Amino acid sequence: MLEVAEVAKSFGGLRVLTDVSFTAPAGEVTALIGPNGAGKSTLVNLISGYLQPNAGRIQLDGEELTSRPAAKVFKMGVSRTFQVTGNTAELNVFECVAMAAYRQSKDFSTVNRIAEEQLRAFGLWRYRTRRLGDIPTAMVRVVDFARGMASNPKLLLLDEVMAGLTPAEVDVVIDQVRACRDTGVAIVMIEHVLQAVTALADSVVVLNNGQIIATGSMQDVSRSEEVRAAYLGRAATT
Ligand SMILES: Nc1ncnc2c1ncn2[C@@H]1O[C@H](COP(=O)(O)OP(=O)(O)OP(=O)(O)O)[C@@H](O)[C@H]1O
Repeated sequence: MLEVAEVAKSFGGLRVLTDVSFTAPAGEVTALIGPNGAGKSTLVNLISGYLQPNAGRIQLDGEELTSRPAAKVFKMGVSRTFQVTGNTAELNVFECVAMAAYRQSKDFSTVNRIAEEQLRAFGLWRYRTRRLGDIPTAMVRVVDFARGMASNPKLLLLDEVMAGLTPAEVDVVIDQVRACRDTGVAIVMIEHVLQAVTALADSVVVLNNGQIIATGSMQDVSRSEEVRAAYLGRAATT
């Protein structure tokens, strides 16, 4: 279980997060939602060690993640999806997942075994020789999951993985997120696509102006006037 307690972050004089506390249990999806600039990415960067908080604590299964460097946080079981584009577009699907597995083991046959297991689990085995640059975006997102899971994480952080997908593709990726969750991993997901949040979130944390304004089920938070005014009303009309 991830525990975030009273976390604050400022950039110079700009206060981006204030007194943020929530938990994300193993085997559940916790969605982080809120308007642009609310502080969601900053929070994920703090959890994954890419930024350090000014105050507060972050723990995973009782172990302190606070202020540890990203490489150490990764070793402690925190994995995040990557935008698999740019340089990696030339790699094939197998190489991409094997690269992530290599962070779990340096033994060649173990790396190949882990990569094969993940590719089969995600229905990607027959695409293993395809270049990432040549497969549809939805498939690239599934490769992202296979990569994220190849390091056998306790916590998987997903940053807007549904962005730019068609509703049918969103359904495919929703199934993959469920498959990850069902392995017992804790998932924290920043997501603007409400179709995905509604389908997946066991609990929702709503951020606005760097503060949590509501937590609960999607049904609970959608009833909050403050949430509707800050985010959902606007999201529903755009
Ligand atoms: N490195 C930084 N230096 C200064 N300000 C920053 C930095 N990173 C983020 N901010 C500011 O912090 C605030 C929160 O940004 P953040 O990206 O965390 O929001 P967000 O909720 O993820 O937004 P979005 O949905 O648009 O991704 C914004 O005002 C942003 O300009």
